[in-house]
Amino acid sequence: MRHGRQPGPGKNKFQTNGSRLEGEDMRLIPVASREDVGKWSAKHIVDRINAFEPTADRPFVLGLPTGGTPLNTYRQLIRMHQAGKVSFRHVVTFNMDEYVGIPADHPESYRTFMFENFFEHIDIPLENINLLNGNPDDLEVECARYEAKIEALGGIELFMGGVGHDGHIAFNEPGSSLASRTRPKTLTDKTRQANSRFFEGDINQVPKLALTIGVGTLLDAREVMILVTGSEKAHALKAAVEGSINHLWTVSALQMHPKAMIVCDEDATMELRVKTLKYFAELEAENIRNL
Ligand SMILES: N[C@@H]1[C@@H](O)[C@H](O)[C@@H](COP(=O)(O)O)O[C@@H]1O
Repeated sequence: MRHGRQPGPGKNKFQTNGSRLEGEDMRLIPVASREDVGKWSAKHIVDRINAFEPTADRPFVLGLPTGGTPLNTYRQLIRMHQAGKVSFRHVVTFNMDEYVGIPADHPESYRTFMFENFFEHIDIPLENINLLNGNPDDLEVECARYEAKIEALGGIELFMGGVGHDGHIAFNEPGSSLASRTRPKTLTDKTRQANSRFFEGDINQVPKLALTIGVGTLLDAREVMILVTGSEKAHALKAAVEGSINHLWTVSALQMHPKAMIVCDEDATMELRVKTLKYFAELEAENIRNL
């Protein structure tokens, strides 16, 4: 893993955070509802940005997802911005993925989603927003450009993501290499079916191809926070936390990351063993209470 900016020599990376030490491997944060997942994750992002004290020369680099799951987080971030608790002036964003072949201004392009649900409501400068171009002359060149830009900015500080029913992160469908980088990817029928709800319920309107960051790109981020909500994601959460690292459930690659975090609601925990849930819930008791 290529981690750009590490804590300096002598700097203790273990800071107490509520009831546990930070930097301690995978964290599972089980909160009650989708709304709480939104609140918890937004507060975490705001705390990280503010602690980083970003400047124009040293921006905070944030990775972002689309989908229904992060909507509550975006609403909370907008609210916190409006309340003066955070500025995005020195934040640079990179989105995870984009459909290939639909116009950039299509109502269901991930670009449109991000502007409508987040960017238009905060103070982020346009030039700080990075999105994959789903209509480039050359798909491979576009993917290489994206990777190079992330690298040039010193890597991603915090990458937020969601997860598909089958455990895919970004568009890293089952069978994706866990070392993969940004690349074009053929979408499975299952994913197209799930996403057809945004395309008048018609799978034929859902693109067959997307550009996506790779699992390796995600693992390079200095911190990863994945949001999981709803009983339909319960098997994906089980695979992420209790399963073996496996390319069929790409979310399980989080187990290799030194600082990964999963924030989930109660419905998503239904397939976890009671023992597993209890273990993580006890570690996070104070953090959850403080919501
Ligand atoms: N590429 C996106 C993923 O990044 C997202 O995590 C997933 C789940 O979306 P939702 O949050 O709507 O369930 O859908 C798509 O496949």
